Formats: sequence, structure tokens, C-alpha cells
Amino acid sequence: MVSLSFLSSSTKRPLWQGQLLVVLCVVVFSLLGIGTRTSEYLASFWGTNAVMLGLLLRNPHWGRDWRTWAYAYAAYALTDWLMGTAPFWAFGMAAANELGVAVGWWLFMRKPRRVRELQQSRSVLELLQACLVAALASAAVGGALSWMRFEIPWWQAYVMWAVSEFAAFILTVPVFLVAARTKVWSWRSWWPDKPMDWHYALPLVTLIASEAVAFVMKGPGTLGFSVPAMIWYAMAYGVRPTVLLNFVLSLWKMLSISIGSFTFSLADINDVTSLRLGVALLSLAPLTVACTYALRQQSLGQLRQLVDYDALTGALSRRALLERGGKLLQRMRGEGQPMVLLMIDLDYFKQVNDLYGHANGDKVLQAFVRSTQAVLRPEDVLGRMGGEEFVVILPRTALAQAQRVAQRIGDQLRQLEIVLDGSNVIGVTCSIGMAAITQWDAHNPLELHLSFADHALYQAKAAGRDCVRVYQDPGR
Ligand SMILES: Nc1nc2c(ncn2[C@@H]2O[C@H](COP(=O)(O)OP(=O)(O)OP(=O)(O)O)[C@@H](O)[C@H]2O)c(=O)[nH]1
Repeated sequence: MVSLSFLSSSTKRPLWQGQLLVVLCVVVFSLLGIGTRTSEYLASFWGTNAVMLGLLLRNPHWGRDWRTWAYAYAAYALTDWLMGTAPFWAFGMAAANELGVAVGWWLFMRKPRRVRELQQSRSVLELLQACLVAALASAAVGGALSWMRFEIPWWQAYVMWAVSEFAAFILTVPVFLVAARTKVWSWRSWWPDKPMDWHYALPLVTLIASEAVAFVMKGPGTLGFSVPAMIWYAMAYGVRPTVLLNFVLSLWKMLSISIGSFTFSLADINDVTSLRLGVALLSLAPLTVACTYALRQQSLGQLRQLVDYDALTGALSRRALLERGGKLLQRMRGEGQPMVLLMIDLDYFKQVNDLYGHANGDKVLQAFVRSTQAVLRPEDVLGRMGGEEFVVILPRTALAQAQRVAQRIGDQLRQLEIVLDGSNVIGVTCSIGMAAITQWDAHNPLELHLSFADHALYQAKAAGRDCVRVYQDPGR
């Protein structure tokens, strides 16, 4: 398997390897760009600068060494020169190319990491700004050189250079920026984390269909045909797949423009420039949607975490416990499986607070949850009802089995030595009330079964605490 670990910011390779890679990329991509040159003008696609910028953004320590820039400059100029360009133009163009990369790198590196990695809502605007300024800087030199060399109006030379640089930057750099958070060699990491089913493919199918219609219909308006599908995939797939799809789609659009309605020549240069700019800018819409949507999902996730889990102990909150318990009850009823509820209350907990303070009381609660969780299976549910009262739900569990679990919870807690602030070590016990839910009474709501467990807990407390009691239905 080909290793692409050079794309991973987490792998710090020796500097010389990085520099060699930058030089190789400059040579290969420059040759590719030179291959697209028409006889009378510059390359119709020049991705070298964007790729070099992307590599340096992923591996910032390469860019901090001046030799990287010197080697890259030599690679730019020599490749062009060896391919037949006069030395003055070759070295001048190399300066223009590297200036754009340097300005882009400097601007991006000043931004906070989360902004750079497209994890903030303002990321796309910052990306736009950095790519624009880098392209304008490169065009300041490159535009002047191509004006002198090709005798076209100076403004046209400048705009052409700036737009082509900007388009390459805005489409390529995000691929490197988001790849910084992932393992690029795993294709799976570029795909959404959600389960795959057929309706998941709909945005992609819509995209292909709209591009097919655009290709057949032709005309300037077809550029926007794919916008609904772009917005859709941005919302459905998230940032990373969006960046990748934007890249592929934009390349396709530029290609389809050149094989469909336009050919690249100086005669329709303004059309080509404006189309190129349009295609590049089009990608910003889904990218913004994807970034904003991802942030929203992240905030919702954090909010859900806050609502669903007790901040002190990490057990489920009362609300989430009742919700999950209700669903489990339904499922067990459907499957005809038994389920058991344990209502657990720490004994004489008030005394712990009174003697050692509230903060130490909190420590005891946390220790109890840790020790109980160690006894439970992954499918069991532990929640905090409030204060020092907890509930454990044991799905697919018969009463005898649940009694052993309850015993183990009690034993484990009894053996625990809890170290408090001030190096006091204490032990605590708990009382447990159990209620078994069998198939035939599963239609009762969870709250009723909980009240049975509570009743049994009351009996455990009355019996002297540190023991387990099972609810006995008086009707049976
Ligand atoms: N440290 C701490 N104490 C809490 C928290 N929530 C409730 N408590 C305290 O838990 C104590 C519960 O006391 P009681 O209901 O009298 O129960 P107990 O002392 O355990 O007595 P029994 O249950 O009868 O064995 C009270 O002192 C509450 O202030 C909490 O989050 N942290």
C-alpha cells in the first residue's frame, strides 16, 4: 500500500524528506501544468502553488526552514527553464509562484488552528481572504511578467493570473486543511461516519443527474444547476466529503466547460476567466453550509451530553434514564424478555457530608458510580435519580441473576476504600431495592416499576441497611 503519511501533520518526518517531497511535487505539478500550455500562452491549469501551500500547511515545520523555500524556488525555475522557457521568464515566474505560496502560508499560519482546519463558522471567510490575498500577491509579479511577455493588456494579464491562482488555491487548499485531522490513506475517513443506506446516496445521485442535464443543455446558466445537490451533500455528508466532492466537481466543471462550450484561447479569455472564478466561488456555498452544519451538530451533541449525563458522576441523568428505561421496557416486552430494576441508595450519606464536607460527599458519589459501573455489562443502564439515589436497569435479566448483580454491587462498594481530602479514608454501604419486570406485567409504565423498586428499597433501609430486598407483589 502506498503510504501517504507525509500528508499527516501528526507524523513528523525528517526535514530533508519533507523538502525532497516539496521539490518533487513542484517538479511533477509544474510539468503537468506546462503540459497544458498552449503555444501562445501560460498553462491553462497550474496546481503547483496550491499543492505546495497545502503541503506546507499540513507540515508547518517544513515551511519554517528557509532552505525549503530555496529548493522549491530552484525546482520551479529549473523545471520551467529545462522545458524551454528563457531563464529570465523562468526565474521570474518562479518568483511569482513562490510569492503566492509564501503569502498564503504566512496568512494561514497566523490563524487559529480550528479556523485553519475548517472547524469554525468563519473558517470559509478566512479561507477566502487568505486565498484571495495570496493570489493577488502572486499576480502582482506574475501578471506583470505575462503582460510584458505576451503583450496582452496589463489588467487582463493581472486578472487572468489572479483568478487562476485563486481558483486553484480555493479548491485545493481545503483538501489539505481537512485532511490534517484524519488519516488520508484510509478512504473511509473521507466518507461520512453515518451508517450507509440507499437514501444516503440521493445527494450524490442528484448531483450526477444535475451535471448530466447541464452537460446536455449547455449555456451559462447550467453552472448553477448543481447548487441544490451541493447544498444537500454539504448537509448530508459533512465537511470532509464536501471538500472532496467540491474539488472533483469543480475539476469536472472546468473540464466540461473546456470540452463543452469553450476552448481555451486568448479570444475568449474573459469568458474563461469569469467561468473559472464562478466555479471556484460556487464551491464556497456548500463548504460554508458544511462547516456551519457540522458546528451545529457538534453543539447539539455537547448539549445532549449535558442534558443526558449527570455532570458530577457521569451516570445518566434522571430524564435520560427514564427515557432510555421506557424504550428498553418496550423492547423487552416485544422480545418477551425479563428486565430488573435496582433502586440503590447510599447509607447514612448525610453523615459523610456533615463530617467531611460536601466536596468529599461528591467524591463518594463518584466512587460509587465507578465501582458500580465496573460490575455492570455494557447493555445495563446506570442513572442518577437525584441526591444519593441511583437506578440500575438490567435488561434480559432474570431475578436470580439480578440478585447476584445487586449483591456484587453491594460487596464491591463495601470493600472500597475511598480516599478523601485531608487523607481520610472511609468506607460506605448501600441499600438496594429490586423489582423484576416479567412479560405479563410489562405493559405497566416504567414509573410504576420504579415505585415498586423504591418500595423494596424502603424495606431494605428498614431492615437495617446494607442489604438487598426484592419487591413482592401483594396480588401474587
Ligand atoms: N455531596 C453531595 N451531597 C448530596 C448531593 N445530593 C444530595 N446530597 C446530600 O445527600 C444527603 C441525603 O441524606 P438523607 O436523604 O438523609 O439520606 P442518608 O443520610 O443517606 O440516610 P439514609 O438514606 O436513610 O441511609 C443530604 O445530606 C443531601 O444534602 C450531592 O450532589 N452531593
